[in-house]
Amino acid sequence: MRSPIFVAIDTPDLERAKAVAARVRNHVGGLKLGLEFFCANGRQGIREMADLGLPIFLDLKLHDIPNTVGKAVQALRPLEPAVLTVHAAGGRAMLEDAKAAAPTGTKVVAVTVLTSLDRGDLQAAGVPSEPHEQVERLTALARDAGLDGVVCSGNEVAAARKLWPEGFFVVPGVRPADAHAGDQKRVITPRAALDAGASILVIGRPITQAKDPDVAARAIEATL
Ligand SMILES: O=c1ccn([C@@H]2O[C@H](COP(=O)(O)O)[C@@H](O)[C@H]2O)c(=O)[nH]1
Repeated sequence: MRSPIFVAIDTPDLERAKAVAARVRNHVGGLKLGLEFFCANGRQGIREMADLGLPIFLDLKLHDIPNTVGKAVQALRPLEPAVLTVHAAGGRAMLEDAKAAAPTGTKVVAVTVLTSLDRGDLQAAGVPSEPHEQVERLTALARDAGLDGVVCSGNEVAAARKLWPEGFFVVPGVRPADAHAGDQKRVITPRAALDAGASILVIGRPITQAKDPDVAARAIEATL
């Protein structure tokens, strides 16, 4: 069975991205490429990474008016990513237009509450809810808009899956027991995230910043 780990390759440097991906390719299930990589390397960069033969998770977290997001997803269609992200806070019409514009084989998933945010951050942004309440609210919205799943932290994934048993659940903010959380505020270990109902795990720095990314990926895989 393919590994549930998607390694987040967060670098603007195409050659470094390829080198890290080549090192870890036998111990991960896919490559997650985000804004940092896309802004520097565009669609051609994504194609070159796809040539490595692993599924591509395009984490652009699109968030705009429905027409703009729909057109952006249309422009991404030729890349046929395995997974594509949008922000649930963009609203139902935006989510519906994103899904309608995506290739049939692409899972369109909605980011609920970023794993770098806690209750205080939500309050400061005018959302008077606990993260888990907001995740549940936005999970129901994504489900009702016809998306494939959501992105949430491992602390909320069990509750989100209860609302949407057949949904696809992406969990970032994943840290092995001894790893540094950095800017992530809602973190969980890889094993606990899977036990709670994650479909896939997004893991970046604990692998990519390790002295040997391949050894780090293997060590995480061994805990699953
Ligand atoms: O809520 C979210 C949504 C996306 N991410 C992305 O996942 C990786 C995490 O990287 P680490 O180095 O393992 O912290 C990164 O690319 C984020 O953009 C997230 O962290 N939280």
